[in-house]
Amino acid sequence: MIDIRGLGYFVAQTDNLAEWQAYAQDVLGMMVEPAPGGGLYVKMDERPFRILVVEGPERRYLASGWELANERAFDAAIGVLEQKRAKWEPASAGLCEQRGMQAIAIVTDPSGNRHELGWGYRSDCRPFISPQGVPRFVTGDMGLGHTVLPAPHFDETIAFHREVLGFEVSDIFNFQPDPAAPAVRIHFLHCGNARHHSLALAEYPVPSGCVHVMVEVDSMTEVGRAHDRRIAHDIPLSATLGQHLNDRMISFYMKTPSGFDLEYGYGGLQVDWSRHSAFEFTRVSLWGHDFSVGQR
Ligand SMILES: Cc1ccc(O)c(O)c1CC[C@@H]1C(=O)CC[C@]2(C)C(=O)CC[C@@H]12
Ligand SMILES: [Fe+2]
Repeated sequence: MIDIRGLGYFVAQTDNLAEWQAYAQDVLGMMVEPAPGGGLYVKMDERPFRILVVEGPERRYLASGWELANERAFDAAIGVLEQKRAKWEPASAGLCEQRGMQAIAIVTDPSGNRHELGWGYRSDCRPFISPQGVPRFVTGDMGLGHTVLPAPHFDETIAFHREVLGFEVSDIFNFQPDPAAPAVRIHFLHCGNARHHSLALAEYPVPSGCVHVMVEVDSMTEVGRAHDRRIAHDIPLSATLGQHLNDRMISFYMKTPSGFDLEYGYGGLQVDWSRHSAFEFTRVSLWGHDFSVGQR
């Protein structure tokens, strides 16, 4: 079984790096620096980056970077990919250099999402000093947050993530916006850390390649302050402030310059998986989270 530690980084693409730079610094409260080999490093903790923004024709999400513990775990992962006959490709030296990893195996899931499995992140451990005074993002061994990816080929994609990549289901939501239409499934998945979910798969296509990415701060004040900056910089709101039922996260959703949403949250559950029972929840949120604002 592949033993993923957490979401190490993700890669977004844009035709306007300056816009992402301003968004990262002024709205998210993160640091930026040019990336080796082109693009932008967006820094939210001691690591050189957690978000890599690269230049390209369309605004979209490109890849999720999943962290493996060490070279032994990486070699074992390759073994699993081979044994399960999953197509994989080693990343070039240039790509590893830009991602700051020792080695990366690239896989594509049955819905076309790109995943980079890597080990040995490179870090100078410079402190995170937010340009907006955000004290800290909740990262560390829980990874940078979570990503929600489109999975129109749902059954195959869930099977791939469970059987090949080693994720397990935290809980399940059957989303039925239209009572006349069949529900779309959203499954929330965890890996080798306490974060309630590092990945969720949603049974519908998304042109930008991602439903949303979530980053977490360690106080409610910081969610409110981020929301003030969103307003000040005219960033469209995708869902109002609310609290999720399953992971108890208090968050709001807004657009990123790459066309997918970003969830800015506080207070997500940390789960002891040996005591958890997966369940089906029947409401998006305990309160708030009006997604209809994003449709307007
Ligand atoms: C339901 C839920 C639990 C925990 C989360 O971190 C979380 O992001 C969600 C919401 C999932 C989902 C979404 O992101 C896209 C818009 C969706 C489909 C809705 O309109 C309701 C549920 C939403
Ligand atoms: Fe989320």
